[in-house]
Amino acid sequence: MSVDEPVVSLSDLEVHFEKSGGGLNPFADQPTVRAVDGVDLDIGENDVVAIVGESGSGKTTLGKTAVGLQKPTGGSVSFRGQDVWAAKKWRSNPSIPFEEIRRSLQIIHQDPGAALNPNRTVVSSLAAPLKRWQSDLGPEDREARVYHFLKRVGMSPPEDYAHRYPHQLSGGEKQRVALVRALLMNPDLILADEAVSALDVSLRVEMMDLMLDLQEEFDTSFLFISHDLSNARYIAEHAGGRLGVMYLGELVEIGPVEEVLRNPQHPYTKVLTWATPELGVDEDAGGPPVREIDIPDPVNPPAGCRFHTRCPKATEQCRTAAPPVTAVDGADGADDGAMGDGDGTHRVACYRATDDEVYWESDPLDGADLS
Ligand SMILES: Nc1ncnc2c1ncn2[C@@H]1O[C@H](COP(=O)(O)OP(=O)(O)OP(=O)(O)O)[C@@H](O)[C@H]1O
Repeated sequence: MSVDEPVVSLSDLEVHFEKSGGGLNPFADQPTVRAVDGVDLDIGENDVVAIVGESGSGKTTLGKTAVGLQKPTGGSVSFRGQDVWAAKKWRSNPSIPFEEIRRSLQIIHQDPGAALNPNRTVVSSLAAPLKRWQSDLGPEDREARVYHFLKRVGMSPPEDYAHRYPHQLSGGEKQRVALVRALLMNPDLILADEAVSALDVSLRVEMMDLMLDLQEEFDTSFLFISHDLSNARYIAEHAGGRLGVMYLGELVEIGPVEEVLRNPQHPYTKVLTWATPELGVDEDAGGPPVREIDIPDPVNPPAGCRFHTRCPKATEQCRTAAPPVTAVDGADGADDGAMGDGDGTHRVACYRATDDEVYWESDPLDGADLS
């Protein structure tokens, strides 16, 4: 293990699911859902990465795999250089034990209610993991710590909340309790999966501001996942972080948030910015900049570039071969880095960012226009 290792590193990550219920024939091949394919992503110390993409693009699967809750079917996920799943193997003698990795990687869900035991009070729910992970703390110290954190997330006075059951809390309060539960573990990375999507619009910014304050205060990294570009942008912009765009299981563009939004390169990123009115890019637009509205089935994703069936700039080349990862504004586009390297480079997987003659000289697909 080296101190320079990213907190979490995903390398050529693949998560495929066998889809159950393949009809009445037990001998028929089960269809495979390619939820995540070939994703590289490094998350460093104090790093904030926001991932955006349509429903079904694989964001949750990617996030869960990054925090060790989902086993990949290919590629690897490592925590500070230690392969997470190798650490779980019996007698593997890892440099970091699996339990330690799991403690360091915490999650808050869209529905915090589901993650809280309905039969336990707030203080009992929050003290239980502390008892496990910090066995040196006595009951009074545990309670004091829980109260301290409740106060810190604005649940004050904490005595008023500590003995309530989840059904006696509002959605925003439950989400604060979930945040406390994650923070009590002193995590290195928190996965916030659609963590503000279910809240009233008026509460979202308040919750995101709280997460940003706590991220800074506790030196925790955040992987923030949302289908909503305005939320992803808010978090990444305020934390000086990166914005990554997923499409059908692949990371198609990533970079410092202001660069990706000022100069989006992937036609799919442009669709997302078009659909986000406050980015002010839709003045002259009629419909969305796609040839096809429907998203293909992740069981059978398109060959070549997966976006080619909808892309207004696609040519025969896009249908044939997947585009290379290219650094945007690189000296000559040449770049050895992987898509989500922690070096902060703006990268994209699209022929339009290259000078590949085969793309520029091949025929546009029906309805596409290269200009
Ligand atoms: N356990 C599972 N078994 C089978 N298929 C799954 C499983 N989990 C996810 N999938 C499928 O994998 C694909 C990606 O799902 P995922 O939930 O990661 O996407 P998402 O971008 O987070 O979307 P959403 O915001 O709707 O949750 C979807 O087609 C989904 O149906």
